[in-house]
Amino acid sequence: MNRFEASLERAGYGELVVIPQLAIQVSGGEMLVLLGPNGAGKTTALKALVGDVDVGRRALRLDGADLSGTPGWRLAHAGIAFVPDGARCFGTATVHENLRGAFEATHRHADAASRRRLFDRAFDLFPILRQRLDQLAGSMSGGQRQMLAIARALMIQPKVLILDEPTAGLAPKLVEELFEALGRIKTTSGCAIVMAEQNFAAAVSVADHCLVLDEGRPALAGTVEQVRSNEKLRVAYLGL
Ligand SMILES: Nc1ncnc2c1ncn2[C@@H]1O[C@H](COP(=O)(O)OP(=O)(O)OP(=O)(O)O)[C@@H](O)[C@H]1O
Repeated sequence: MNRFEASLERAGYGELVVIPQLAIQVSGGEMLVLLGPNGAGKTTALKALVGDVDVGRRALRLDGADLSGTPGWRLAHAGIAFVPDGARCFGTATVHENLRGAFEATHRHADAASRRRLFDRAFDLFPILRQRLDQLAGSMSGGQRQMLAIARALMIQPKVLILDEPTAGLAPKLVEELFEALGRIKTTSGCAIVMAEQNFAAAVSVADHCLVLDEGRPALAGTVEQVRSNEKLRVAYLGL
């Protein structure tokens, strides 16, 4: 089973330290949701994990292998996929080109059968992508682009999938659909998922562990069940 462990010290922007210290652990088939209000440091923490912001120290271990020295651009090859916020894809390329590009970036020598299998899996999770194969990604709705962004990440067959607020700005029906797909990814691919999210009420349907950030510091950590069943914690940190 995949086991992902990471710790960060002094993550931020130049002189500004947003995250003084943070450690996370998540196993394959599980999801850790990173919660907290606007500006709590969720995005900064995720970007620091994948080498997109300055860090004083970053330690990463995946299945016992030390990836601390691996530069951000090599992490996808090591099995760590990052889906940043904003449903980013190549807007002037079609859905098919977006998926093919992601596949070829990490599987240059893969055979047609494994390519077919990965594409089918993406279409199984997000059937709309099959219907829109020749559509330019930039002309799709925000929700569809978010599905494409996640499908692109899955093309590398990640062991760890890191997502930054994938449901931001989406209608409730789409949020539900996306979380349902993430739940399937979690249980069927054995992938470990780390996701920043503002909406705890929605995230509990699929997350196993939660970590609440408050001004860059871990304020609460535990299983979703522990937090949900403790009224004091729920009200204090999650406003539920
Ligand atoms: N590029 C940047 N340069 C300088 N400061 C930044 C930058 N990006 C974010 N910050 C600051 O870092 C702090 C944490 O922001 P961050 O975006 O990580 O929080 P967040 O919890 O993800 O919030 P949100 O839910 O609004 O995305 C904030 O004070 C923010 O102003």
